[in-house]
Order: sequence, then structure tokens, then C-alpha cells
Amino acid sequence: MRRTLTENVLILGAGLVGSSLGLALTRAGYDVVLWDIAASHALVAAGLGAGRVSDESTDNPDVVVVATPPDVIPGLVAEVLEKFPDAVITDVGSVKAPILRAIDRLAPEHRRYVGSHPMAGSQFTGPLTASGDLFRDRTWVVTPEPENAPADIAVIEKLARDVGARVVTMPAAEHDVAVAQVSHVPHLMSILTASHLRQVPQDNLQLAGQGIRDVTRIAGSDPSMWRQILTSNASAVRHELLEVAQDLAFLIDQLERPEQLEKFLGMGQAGALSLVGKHGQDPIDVLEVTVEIPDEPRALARLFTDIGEAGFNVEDFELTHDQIRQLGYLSISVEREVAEQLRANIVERGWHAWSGSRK
Ligand SMILES: NC(=O)C1=CN([C@@H]2O[C@H](COP(=O)(O)OP(=O)(O)OC[C@H]3O[C@@H](n4cnc5c(N)ncnc54)[C@H](O)[C@@H]3O)[C@@H](O)[C@H]2O)C=CC1
Ligand SMILES: O=C(O)C(=O)Cc1ccc(O)cc1
Repeated sequence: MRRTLTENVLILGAGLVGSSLGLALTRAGYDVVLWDIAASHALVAAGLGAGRVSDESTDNPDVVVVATPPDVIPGLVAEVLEKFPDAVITDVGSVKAPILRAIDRLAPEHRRYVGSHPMAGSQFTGPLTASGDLFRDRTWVVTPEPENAPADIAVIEKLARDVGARVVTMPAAEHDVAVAQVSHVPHLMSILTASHLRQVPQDNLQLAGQGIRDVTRIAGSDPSMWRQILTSNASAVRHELLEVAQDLAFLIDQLERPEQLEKFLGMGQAGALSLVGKHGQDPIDVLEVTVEIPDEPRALARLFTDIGEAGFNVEDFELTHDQIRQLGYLSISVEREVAEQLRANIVERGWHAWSGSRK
């Protein structure tokens, strides 16, 4: 008989994601036990406050979360399905359909397994890089199957919400297509940019600014982990990459055609804006409030103070400079409904400001 209060969680794999989950669940009042094939990882995670180290003989979890590299997830899920006949099992693997198919082969009776995937992480590995805030305001995808009991799905959804995540439910195959588009191909674009730096002489690398650091951050991720993710989602990733290859060929052709090039750059800007919403929410409908910054000492600092005091949630901002009139402009993106209030507030404080849609 399943317990109604699911408070004992066993986490297999105390790396970045497993330890972060341990920290967040412990903080939410769960009793967390950790196990890792590298005993030191479980010890370090426990030391950080992510739970207790499992002694295996006394484990009696209500929920098991498998947080290991993808290739070993199916075997571990099959093992714990058998070992803990009352527990609900989930995993955090970055692909879902191939894991489900492998579990199907290893443990045909797997209705207590509910797949999931937190869309939160980093380029780092191991428990020392964990954070109890990793899942806050991030999407956690749950990929139930028709044979899952609704109560078991609810257990996993509650666990995700208890660590601050927003749950999105979708079939495993749809999940895999979506992550090819928003995670796996972007990862490869970062890899392409970063690996191209190998040809750049050391002297030239000194000129690198924040842009290239932003674009290459995730290229620093563990190659072995990403080999596992990408090979198991190869067909969806290939489909997206072929589209990118067409765009790249087009771009090479248009480099000296200013109008076509600007159109293409505009498509990039539109793509970036489609992500402006917070993680996992619909993109926010934003308007820009543009404020003129006079050429006076500390004008920008005063403006930021006034915006801060006005108390509006700024989604984004951009600073531009008019060389001829010696004026600066700060364009602040805010939700459409509050744009006029912000403009009026700023004007009241003595600034010239107007609002409008982003070009
Ligand atoms: N890194 C990221 O940003 C994200 C990763 N994921 C998924 O989370 C899972 C874990 O990834 P990370 O925590 O980033 O990796 P990690 O390398 O930080 O941690 C993996 C842990 O699993 C342990 N492990 C390996 N084989 C094991 C086995 N047979 N039994 C028990 N423990 C074992 C390792 O010793 C290590 O501590 C992967 O499946 C990945 O696809 C999901 C969301 C984000
Ligand atoms: O570092 C980042 O920004 C990530 O997006 C990390 C990440 C890596 C793998 C996943 O399956 C999900 C998230």
C-alpha cells in the first residue's frame, strides 16, 4: 500500500543535478538519502546538506530519483523497480523516449516509472557545483505514459513543484523533439563557436569580450555526458541541424548584400525575443519605454535609481548613443500593461520618455 505522504526520497547519482535536488528537497522538508557509484560524491553532497548517505540495507524510499548519466539510467530504474516494490521511480535524464524504450526491454512491468526532466543545470559536474536554488522558476518536464497511475504522476509533479519548478507535461517523443530544438542544437552551436577558437591565435583571443563568453559557456560541459544525450536523440538533432546548415549556407551567400543580411539579422533578433518570457512561461508581451539621457555627470546612475524606485519589473534594457546630438537613450522593456505607468512615472521625475513597440 502506497504511503500518502511521500517524504522519503532516494537519489541515485549525487552529481550536479542529484545533489542540487537533494539540497532543494531537504530544504522543502523531505528526508533525502543519497547513493553514488563514486562514494565520495554522496559524502560531499551529504556534507553540503543534500541528505544522508545511503547504507543500502535500511533504504525504504517512497520516491527514487535516478540522476546519473543517461546511459546507465534504464538499468538503475529496472533495479529499483524490483528492489522497492512500493516506490514511485523517476529520472532526470535529458532524453526521454530512448530511456523509456530501454526500460521497457529491461523491466516490462514499469508502470511505477514516470519519466521527467528538469530544464535546469549548468556546464559543471559533481556535487561541489550543486545549488539548492537550481530548479526555482525553471521548467520541469514530466512525460507520463498511459499506464502510469494518476497518483504516481502527481507524486512526481509535486516533487518538482516543491523545489520551485513549474511543471510541463508532454509525451516523451514530443519532449525529445522540443529539447533537440531548445537545448541540444543550441549546445552544438556553442560547441561549434568554441571549437572554432582553436584556430584563433593567442594574441587575438585577448580581445574576447562578454559576447563570446555567453555563446560558449555551455561548450564547457562534460563531453561524455553530451555524447550520451546527443547519440540517443540523434534523429531529432539531425533534423534541426540540417535546417541550420541551410541557414548557414544562405548566410554565407548574403554577407555582401546589406538588405538581405539585415533581414536575416532581424530574424535572429526575433528568435531571441521569442525567449524573453521567464523560463517555462509564455513569452511576455513587452513594450519599450525609451528615456533620453542628457550629457550630464551621473545622469545614467540617477536614471537607474529612479527606475529602481519606481518599482517596475524590467525584462531587459539597451543603451544607445547618438553621436551627433551627444545624447544617450536607455530603452527599458517592460510588460505591455505597465509600460504607460512606467513612462508617466519617469516623466514625473523630470525625464523625457516615450513608449512604443520594439522594432
Ligand atoms: N548537467 C545539466 O545541466 C543537466 C543534466 N541533466 C541530466 O541529469 C543527469 C545527471 O547529470 P549531472 O548531474 O549534470 O551529471 P554529474 O556528472 O554531475 O553527476 C552524475 C553522477 O552520477 C554518478 N554515477 C554515474 N554512474 C552511476 C551509477 N551507475 N550509479 C550511481 N551513480 C552513478 C556519478 O558519479 C556522478 O556523481 C544526466 O542524465 C543528465 O542528462 C538534466 C538537466 C540538466
Ligand atoms: O547550462 C544551461 O544553461 C543548461 O541549459 C543546462 C542543461 C543541460 C542539459 C539539460 O538537459 C538541461 C539543461
